[in-house]
Order: sequence, then structure tokens, then C-alpha cells
Amino acid sequence: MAAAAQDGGNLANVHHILLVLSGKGGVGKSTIATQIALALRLAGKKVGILDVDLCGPSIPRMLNAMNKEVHQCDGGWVPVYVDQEKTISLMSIGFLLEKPDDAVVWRGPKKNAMINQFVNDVAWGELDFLIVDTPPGTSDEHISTVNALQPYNPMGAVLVTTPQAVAVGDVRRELTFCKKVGLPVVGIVENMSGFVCPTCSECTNIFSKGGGEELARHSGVPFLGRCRHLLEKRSYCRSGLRAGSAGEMSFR
Ligand SMILES: Nc1ncnc2c1ncn2[C@@H]1O[C@H](COP(=O)(O)OP(=O)(O)OP(=O)(O)O)[C@@H](O)[C@H]1O
Ligand code: SF4
Repeated sequence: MAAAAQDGGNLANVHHILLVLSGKGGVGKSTIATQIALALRLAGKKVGILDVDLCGPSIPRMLNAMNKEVHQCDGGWVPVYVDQEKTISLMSIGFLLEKPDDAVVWRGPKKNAMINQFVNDVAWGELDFLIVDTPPGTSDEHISTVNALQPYNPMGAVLVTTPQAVAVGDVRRELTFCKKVGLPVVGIVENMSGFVCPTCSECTNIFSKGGGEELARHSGVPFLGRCRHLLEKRSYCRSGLRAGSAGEMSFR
């Protein structure tokens, strides 16, 4: 679904907008958002990532872009290009902080103003996909983000959960949120679905398994796949087996 730019603004040439949401913190929303962007780039698409997680911007670190700076042009902020070919661009509050560990201690209205600026004042140029990484939960920031993006007709939201009942319960609330604000749900991804031993590659379901898939079935939304919990192979591993890198995905 194409983004319908009614005012010819900075999202005028962004063809698809996809939000990544999770009800609970730390379930791997930014990891999945990054992996989706990288997968789309591998498929030859031009991708932007908008990190509206104002209090915990982690995407610059994940894409090794922490020391980059945002500049101004006539059209607004120029996003940071992550690769030399300029196929992935990124905007995050992380680029506006003096020090990477500075905390953003803002009340709602200031956060909302920042989100509006992020949505309207970044000169993305032409993009096939804009992936929007959000903070956990269903707070003011989510309502502001959805409201600001609504004129551009976002294609919908990918919901991320871990398999445990408590995280799945939070995603259920996220589904209700999407319904209330009229945001289509593209599907559910189950992250950390089994831990892959970095030594022998054996997969153990220490976080249980299947909660996300079951929720998708019950709610009538697509189950997009699961991503195992992977660790880098450590030096203490004596086995010659290669472990995948963190965040590697196994979509079905
Ligand atoms: N499948 C995975 N395998 C290994 N590590 C993972 C996986 N998914 C996430 N992680 C790690 O878990 C941590 C939390 O992930 P991430 O920052 O993506 O979660 P989040 O839901 O965006 O967190 P927040 O609530 O802070 O926004 C990170 O250190 C990340 O590298
Ligand atoms: S190699 Fe060791 S840590 Fe890994 S699964 Fe086997 S017993 Fe467990």
C-alpha cells in the first residue's frame, strides 16, 4: 500500500511504512526492526529506519552508526546513511544527544513534539520501506506516532513477542491498541524462541516456545515466524561448530 502524501511532505516518496511494536520491553523489537530492514535491503530495496524509542534508542548501536551526525538541509534533517551505497538511512534521537549515554527525561508534550518532527522533518528522499521502531507499550508516544503517520497510510504493524505467557499477554494488549487506532496488523514475530547453544548449536526452549504462534492463531492474524536466541560463538567453545550471530532469523 503506497503512502499517500497529502501535503507533499518528506514522506511523499516513501512507498511503504511499517511499524514495529511490542507490549513489553527487551523482547527484541529493535533487533527485529533492524533485521527486517537488512532483509529488505538484501532483497534490493531502499530502506529507512525511524527510531522513535526516545528513551532507549538502540538502533544506532545495532547498525554501528553511533558516532555519525545528523545534518540539516533545506528539506529538514538529513538522515544518517549506514552503508556507503546509501541503501539504509537512519534517524534516531541517539544522533541528537551530546553523549550516547545521556538520558532523555522529557514529559509527554516534548516527546510528542519530537515525534512529530521525526515524522515530518526528515528528508528521506525516495524509499521503498520506512521501518518505524517504537518504544515498548501503548503510551502517548505510540498514539503520537500513529497519528503523525496516519495521513501517509502506513501498511501496518509487526508485533514482536517472546514465547512466555507474560509477554504474549502484553502483545494481546498491543493488538487491542492497533484495533483502536485503526492500524492494520501485518503479523506476529516470536523472538528468543529457543536458545541456541554457541558451543554445540543445540536448541533448548528455556523461554518456552509457541506462545506467539498460538496468539496469532487465536487472534486471526498472520504468524510471520520465529527467531531463535543466538549468541556469538565465544572463545571458550572448543567445538568447531559455527553459531549464528545474535538476531539471525528463521522465518518460515
Ligand atoms: N534473537 C536474539 N538472539 C540474541 N540476542 C537477542 C535476540 N533478540 C534480541 N537480542 C538481544 O536482546 C537485547 C534486547 O533486544 P532489543 O534492544 O532488540 O529489544 P527491545 O524490545 O527493542 O528493547 P527496548 O524495550 O529497550 O526497546 C539486545 O541486547 C539484543 O541484542
Ligand atoms: S554444549 Fe554444553 S551448554 Fe551447549 S547444549 Fe550442550 S551441554 Fe548445554
